[in-house]
Amino acid sequence: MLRMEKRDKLRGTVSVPGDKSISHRAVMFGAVAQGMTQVDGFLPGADCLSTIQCFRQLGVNIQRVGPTSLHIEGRGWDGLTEPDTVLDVGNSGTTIRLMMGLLAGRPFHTIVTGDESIGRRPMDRVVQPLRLMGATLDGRSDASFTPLSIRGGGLKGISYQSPVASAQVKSCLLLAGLQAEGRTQVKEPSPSRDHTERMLNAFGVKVDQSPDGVSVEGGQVLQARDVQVPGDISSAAFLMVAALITPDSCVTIQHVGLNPTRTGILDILTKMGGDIQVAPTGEWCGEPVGDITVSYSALKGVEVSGEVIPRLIDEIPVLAVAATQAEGRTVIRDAAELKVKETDRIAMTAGELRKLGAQVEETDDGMIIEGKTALIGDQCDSHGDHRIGMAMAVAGLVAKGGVTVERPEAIDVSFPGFEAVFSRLS
Ligand SMILES: O=C(O)C1=C[C@@H](OP(=O)(O)O)[C@@H](O)[C@H](O)C1
Ligand SMILES: C=C(OP(=O)(O)O)C(=O)O
Repeated sequence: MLRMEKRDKLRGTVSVPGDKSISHRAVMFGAVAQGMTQVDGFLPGADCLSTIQCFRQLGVNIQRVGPTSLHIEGRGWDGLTEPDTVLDVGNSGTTIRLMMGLLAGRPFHTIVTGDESIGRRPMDRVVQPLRLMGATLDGRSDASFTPLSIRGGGLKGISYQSPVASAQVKSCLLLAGLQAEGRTQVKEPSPSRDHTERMLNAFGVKVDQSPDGVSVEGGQVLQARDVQVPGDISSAAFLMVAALITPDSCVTIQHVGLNPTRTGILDILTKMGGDIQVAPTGEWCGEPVGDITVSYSALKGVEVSGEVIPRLIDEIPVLAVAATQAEGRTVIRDAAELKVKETDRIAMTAGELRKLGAQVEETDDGMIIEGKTALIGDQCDSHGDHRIGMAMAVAGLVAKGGVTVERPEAIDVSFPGFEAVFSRLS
């Protein structure tokens, strides 16, 4: 159980663990690059550890040389070897979908599976386009769900209009495309996070952007390079909302990734009236980085919809917590993707917040939240979803009597040390 007591203030300067999306990509790109990649600031969360384990099973030597540092001996595209056991991605959607793109180009057989949550998440969104490129895939419900088997090789480039704005789909196809004959192009309804494009560039790969989408020419080789991973803005979001809703708070979060495809949460919290100062400090491996200072603010309800949704998709559970403390109505739309994350995050966020007395209505593609509500502490459940567990813990900071979170171990998926960071704020 995790206990979060009501606090009268949160003050101090902290940092958050490395960005999860960038940490996954550093391992995968390092694995297929030529030469040695050193990664610093790596997120040692359960999801990224699953990625390391899968690539070790594919024959890659990955050494943990410090708590957040890795050495990866790149093997080039042709150096990956057929694994002799099933690859287990645990809880990580990013691991399975990006790795499928890499494996689609490899002329061997792999079986990939994950935990119960992964077993419910749609894989047809990558399986269908990979089949169009020529990969052979099979699995439950015509390979819509894990366990999946893949036999790759002999790919041809395609031009693909993705029905969803998903960096996992886009990245999967670009990684397959680099091993395909000709050009592979992906267009999406609105821009998703572009860490793959930026890191491929940093590894010497040419990625083209045009109004028709993002594309790569097959046959390009990745050159190893060192990667410094910025703090994860999705983890920082829990601290930002905590500081905004807890009276008398002022919290600075250092070295946070500020990639514009991820900063929707800064835009929306500012629109809600939040006092948020951003001080850019540099660029790490093509990713802008800076310090974020957040002070307690009187928030107001807003509408959240359209192109900002993919730019804050993982922050919506904690944004809903902020909305319970904002005056007026917050409407979140266009976020049906939340239903196919680790849990149905619309149902889980609404259900858990209602336990604390919040007024939250679920809709088909989001939520309607009426504020401001005085929350009353209770026992909440992470439902095995890290972001739900952390969002409810943040709600505990303002709930009378605090909040107890059941199944808090899920938090280790993306934010090991979550509780310790909060105890450092006085
Ligand atoms: O590419 C990535 O690293 C991620 C993309 C997003 O998923 P989708 O691509 O399914 O939107 C996000 O929710 C996930 O936490 C990480
Ligand atoms: C959805 C998430 O991750 P993934 O898709 O990698 O499981 C997340 O971290 O919120």
